Amino acid sequence: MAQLQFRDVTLGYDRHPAVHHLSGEVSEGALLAVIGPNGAGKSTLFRGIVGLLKPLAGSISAAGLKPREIAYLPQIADIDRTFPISVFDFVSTGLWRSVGIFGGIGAAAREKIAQAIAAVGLTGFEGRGIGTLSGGQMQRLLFARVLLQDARVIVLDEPFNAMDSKTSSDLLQLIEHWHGERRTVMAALHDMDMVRAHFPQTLLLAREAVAWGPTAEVLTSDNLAQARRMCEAFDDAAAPCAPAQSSKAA
Ligand SMILES: Nc1ncnc2c1ncn2[C@@H]1O[C@H](COP(=O)(O)OP(=O)(O)OP(=O)(O)O)[C@@H](O)[C@H]1O
Repeated sequence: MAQLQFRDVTLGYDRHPAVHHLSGEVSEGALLAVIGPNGAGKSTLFRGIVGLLKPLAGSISAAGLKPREIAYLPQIADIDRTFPISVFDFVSTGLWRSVGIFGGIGAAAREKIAQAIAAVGLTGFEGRGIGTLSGGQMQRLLFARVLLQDARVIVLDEPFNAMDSKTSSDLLQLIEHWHGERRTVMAALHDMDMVRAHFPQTLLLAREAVAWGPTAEVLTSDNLAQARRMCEAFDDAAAPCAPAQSSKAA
């Protein structure tokens, strides 16, 4: 069954397409790597999936799930780490979906938060401000929040950025655990060895899909070279979609 469906979707900023004419679907329970050169549109696609960006044209549907029911791990660079919030409180925002922003956190919820913090190896850091964490600790923190969200679809934007090998292998185990639970997991990645070893499906993006399918078939040198060429040739200031496409705007 399709968990996510893209129908000729175009996403962009200030009416300039950044990802365009993407069609396809992600099956329920898939473990999908999204790869492509810098600026290929991976983060843009993820922002579209979680509802932070509204399509300029076409549509994305998530089998009836609301965007807030999809767990999202943004790139660390997108997080304001000067915001004065503790590790515990930050992780607890993963429960907003079930308790609401103004819902109280009871003993059971506190226990769940403590378990999520323990699962990523951050026990003892509960009272620390997020601004004091190292990059790898911050990445673990983001995983704890996703863990707590208990979502059917999990979207991870460069989850292994600036991470030592112990931290990446711990967090990779978490991803494999989610996959074992038949959750749908998508991750934007740059490490091709990791993609080959752990991700059965891959979408190679270069503003549009260059290839999408079993990882070994997607990761060919021809496809990767084509993706590089397409990204270099893409005009960031391109006009909005042609009228035929923009008339389908959601
Ligand atoms: N907030 C924004 N406003 C305007 N343009 C943006 C914004 N975010 C991204 N872009 C542009 O959209 C295009 C796609 O960027 P995106 O961040 O989606 O790529 P990416 O594949 O995630 O790249 P990377 O691997 O470098 O993280 C780029 O040309 C980028 O400059």
